[in-house]
Amino acid sequence: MIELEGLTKRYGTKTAVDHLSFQVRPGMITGFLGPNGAGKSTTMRMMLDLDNPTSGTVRIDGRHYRELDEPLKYIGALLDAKAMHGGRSAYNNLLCLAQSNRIPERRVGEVLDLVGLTAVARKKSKGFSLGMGQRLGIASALLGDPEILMFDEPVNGLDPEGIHWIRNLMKALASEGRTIFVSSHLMSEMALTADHLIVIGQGKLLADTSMADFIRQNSRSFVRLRSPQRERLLDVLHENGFVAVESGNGTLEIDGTTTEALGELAAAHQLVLHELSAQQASLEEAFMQMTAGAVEYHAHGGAGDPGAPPAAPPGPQWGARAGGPTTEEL
Ligand SMILES: Nc1ncnc2c1ncn2[C@@H]1O[C@H](COP(=O)(O)OP(=O)(O)OP(=O)(O)O)[C@@H](O)[C@H]1O
Repeated sequence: MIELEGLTKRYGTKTAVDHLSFQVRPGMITGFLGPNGAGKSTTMRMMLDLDNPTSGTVRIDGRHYRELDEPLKYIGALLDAKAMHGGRSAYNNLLCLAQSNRIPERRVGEVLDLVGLTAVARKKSKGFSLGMGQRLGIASALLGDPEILMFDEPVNGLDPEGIHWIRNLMKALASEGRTIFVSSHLMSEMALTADHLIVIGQGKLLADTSMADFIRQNSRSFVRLRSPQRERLLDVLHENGFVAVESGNGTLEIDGTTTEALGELAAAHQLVLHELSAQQASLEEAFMQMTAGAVEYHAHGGAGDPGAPPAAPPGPQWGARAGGPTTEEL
C-alpha cells in the first residue's frame, strides 16, 4: 500500500504537485493519468524519495521510504529504462544492484528468465533495443521481489507483442496481491489494464475511482439502434418520449435509456431491429472531458476558436477505437 498525504512540490513559483492525497491499494492495477506536465513524474519521484516534497508525506506500507531497510524488497520501480549502465552486461547491471541491496545472486537469473532476457544476459545493455531495455528495467524493478511496483510509461515505444507481455505481467503481479501503480499516455492500453484510476491535472487530484465509474461519470452512454423500418421506429420513439439523434448510416442514438427498454418497445410494435447496442464512450473521451481545463499547453482548434478543447496528440499513442470500449470490454 502507498499512501500520499498532502503531497506538494513547488519549483519557485510553479506548483508541480498540489496537496495530493490518495492511496494505492494492493491486489489491483492503479493507473496514473494526467495531461503533459500534470505532475505525474514529480509525484512518482517523490514516492521513491528521488525528490524532496515541499510539504506532505508518502508512506510505503506505513513507513517513509528512508525508513525502509532494504527498499528494493518493498518497492520496485521502472522510471527510466535508459538509466542502466550501458557498458555493463544485463547480468552485471542486475548483479551490481543485487549486491548493493543484499539480494542473492540467484535472483538475477530468475528475473532475467522472467523477462525473457536469459539469452542476451551477457550482452552489453547499450546494444539493447528499446523493448529489451524496458524488459531489463522491469527485471531490476522485480529484483527484490517487492510487494509494490511502480511503472512510469512502461509500454512507451514497445511493439504490440511487448505491450501485450507487459500488460499480462502487471495483471499476474496484481493477482498475486501486489500493489501495481502505472502511468501511461496510451489510453486504450490503460483501459485494458487498470482496475482503478488516479487522475491529476495541474498537480491536483481530479479523480480517484474505479475505471468503470470513471468512464460512466465522465462520458456519455447511449443506445444505438438501426432498423429497416426507420420511419416507423422514429414515430414510436417520439410517441414514447425518446429523443433520437441520427448518427449516419441510418443509425439512431438515444441517451438516457437501456437496450432492454428499447428492445421491448420495438418488439411491442413488431419492429425489426438490425442493431441494438449499449455504447459507452472510451476512456480517452472521458479523460479529455475531465482534464480539458487542466491541460498546461494545448493546441487550439482554430484561430477563431480559442476555447476549443485540446487537440488529441497525433498518431496511435491514443489508440482510440471508434465508439470506444463498452463497459463489458473493460
Ligand atoms: N526540476 C524542475 N524545475 C522546474 N519545474 C519543473 C521541474 N520538474 C518538473 N517541473 C514542472 O513541473 C510540472 C510537472 O512536471 P512533471 O514532469 O511531473 O509532469 P508529468 O505529468 O510527468 O508530465 P509528462 O506527462 O509530460 O511527463 C511541469 O510544469 C514541469 O515543467
